[in-house]
Amino acid sequence: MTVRLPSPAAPLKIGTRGSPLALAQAYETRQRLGAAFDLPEEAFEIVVIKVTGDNRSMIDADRPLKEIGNKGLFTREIEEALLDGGIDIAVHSTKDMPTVQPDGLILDTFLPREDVRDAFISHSLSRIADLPEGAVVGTSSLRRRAQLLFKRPDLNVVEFRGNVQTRLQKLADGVADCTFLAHAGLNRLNMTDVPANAIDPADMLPAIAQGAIGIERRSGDDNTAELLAAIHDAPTGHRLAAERQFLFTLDGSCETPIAGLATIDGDTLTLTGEVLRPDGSDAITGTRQGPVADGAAMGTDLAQDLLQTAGPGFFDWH
Ligand SMILES: NCc1[nH]cc(CCC(=O)O)c1CC(=O)O
Repeated sequence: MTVRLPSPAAPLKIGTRGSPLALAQAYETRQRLGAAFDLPEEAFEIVVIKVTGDNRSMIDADRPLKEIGNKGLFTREIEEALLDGGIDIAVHSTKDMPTVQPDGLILDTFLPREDVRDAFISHSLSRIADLPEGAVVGTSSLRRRAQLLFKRPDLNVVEFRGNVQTRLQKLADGVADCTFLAHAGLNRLNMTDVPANAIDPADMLPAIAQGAIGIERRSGDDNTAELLAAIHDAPTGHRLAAERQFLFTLDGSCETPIAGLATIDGDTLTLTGEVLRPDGSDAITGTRQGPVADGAAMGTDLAQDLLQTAGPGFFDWH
C-alpha cells in the first residue's frame, strides 16, 4: 500500500490541548511528520480541544490513579474527537495517559524522549541536599511529595497548584523554598531563564513515561498508522512498554505514588520501579534487566514483586 499524504486541501488534523506545553508538543509532531514526508505546514491542521482537566486547578499526572488515571480526565474530550473523526491523531504527554486506551483507539507512536528527569527549581538553592531542616517545598505531586518525605521527613510540603507559570510566580513570591517540574516541559517551552537543576533519577525516580510525547490514532486507520510509523522512535517505545506495563500491573493499588524508569544500554533494558506510601513513611524499589524486547514482561514481573513485598497493609494510609 502506498501511503496517502495529507495536503493543504485535505490536511491531517492534529488534536491537542491548548496549554503552551501541549501546543509545543503538537508543533513538534507536525514538524517531524512534515520532515519525514517533505510536506508544508499547511498539510496539517492543529485542532485545539478544551478538556475537562483544563478547568481544574489541580492538574498533575502524579495525582493518584484513582483520581485521574483510568478515567482519562485530561484526555476524554480529545479521544471523543478522535473517535468522531473530528481529528486524525491526538498528541499527548504520555505521562498523563491511562495505561489502557478506549475501544477503537491505539497509543503506540512515541517521539524521541526528552529529558526524563525532574528539575529542582529554586531561586536560592541548587539541590535537595541544600534544603535546610524544615524547609518549605511546593508540590501537588503525590509522587514527589512521598519521595521527598521518605528521604527528608523534616520537610514541609505545601500544595502548589496551577500551571507552570502560576507555580513559578508562587516561588518568586516566597511561598516555598523550592518546587519541582519535569525538565522536559521546561526544555520544550525553551524556559531557559528558570532556575532549574536536573535531579539524578537515583535521587528522585521520575513518573512513568515522563518526557515522552505519545500519539494516539484510530485502530482502523491504516493510512495514519503508516504516516506515524515514520516518526516513531523504537527505543522510546521499548522503554515505555516496560514502564507502562509496570504501571498497568500496579493499577489495583491505585492510591499509591508510583515512579519508574527504563533505560537501554546496547541490547539490554533496565527497568527501575518504586512504590511509596503517600506520607513517605515507606518506599519499595526494585530493578529488572533483560533483552530490550522483553520490557513488558519485566514490567509485569517487577510490579508483582513489589506488590508482594509491600503486602496488603502497605497502601492503606488513611
Ligand atoms: N503533570 C503535568 C505534566 N505532564 C507532562 C509534563 C511535563 C512533560 C513530560 O513529562 O512529558 C507535566 C508537567 C510537570 O510534571 O512538571
